[in-house]
Amino acid sequence: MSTMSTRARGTALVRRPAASLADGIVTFIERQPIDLDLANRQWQGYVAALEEAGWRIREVPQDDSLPDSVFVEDTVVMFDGLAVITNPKAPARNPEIVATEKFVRDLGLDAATITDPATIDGGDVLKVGKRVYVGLTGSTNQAAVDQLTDLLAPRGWKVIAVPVTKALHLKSAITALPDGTVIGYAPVVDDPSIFPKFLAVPEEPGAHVVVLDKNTVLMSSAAPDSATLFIDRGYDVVVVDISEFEKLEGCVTCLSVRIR
Ligand SMILES: CN(C)C(=N)NCCC[C@H](N)C(=O)O
Repeated sequence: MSTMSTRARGTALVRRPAASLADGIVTFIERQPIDLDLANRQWQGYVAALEEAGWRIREVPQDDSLPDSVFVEDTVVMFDGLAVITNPKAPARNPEIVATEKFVRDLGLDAATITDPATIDGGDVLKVGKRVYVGLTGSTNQAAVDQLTDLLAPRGWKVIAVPVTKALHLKSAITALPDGTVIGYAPVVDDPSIFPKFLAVPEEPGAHVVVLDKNTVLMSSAAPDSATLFIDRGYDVVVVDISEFEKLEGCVTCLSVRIR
């Protein structure tokens, strides 16, 4: 179980589900009906879990015309104080960045943008220490890796391209524990040897964790065996049910952007 926190860990950007959520994109799985009321309750449970762990919540304004906008992670990636606004390839998703960019600039953050011909979704970016793994996927291309390298190398980050052919996004296949161990569901990881420390998890949703603090991760209730694995490694685990978002190929990371 998680421990309550009284100190703000940072700010978490979230975006309330659109009324059109059920029209969100599906690529690797079959479309299933979405229960919007349940999705809204699950989203509130997710936000409550972040708040309970000490995160201050800020909401990018909801937009019912953007079905996938709840997956706010895809629109911006934070590198210390720098907000990099992405450039989603999917025409239905690209307009999501407009409100995110305004929001982060209004918060007073420094912002940079990824521009054509580069395309990138935040779900393809995994930071581990000062390493930035960028998935080459159906959404993110080499031009985006090059633009990120130009932006980030002078700031001390090392950008590493990672082939991803079996999953929607890099972070559909892997994320990382607080100690930097990359966790992944082996059947959808192209090449685990890229990562200095790799731990295979027994369930696909078990590959997705949000680091709440150095001892605690947030993950889906759909991966109980992976949760046990993390608990055995000494972590506190907070679980949330996000089934309606998983039906749209979302995961726990996609639903927020953490500004530490
Ligand atoms: C790490 N992941 C998976 C994400 N950051 N984004 C999920 C986006 C899902 C959306 N229906 C789509 O297909 O774009």
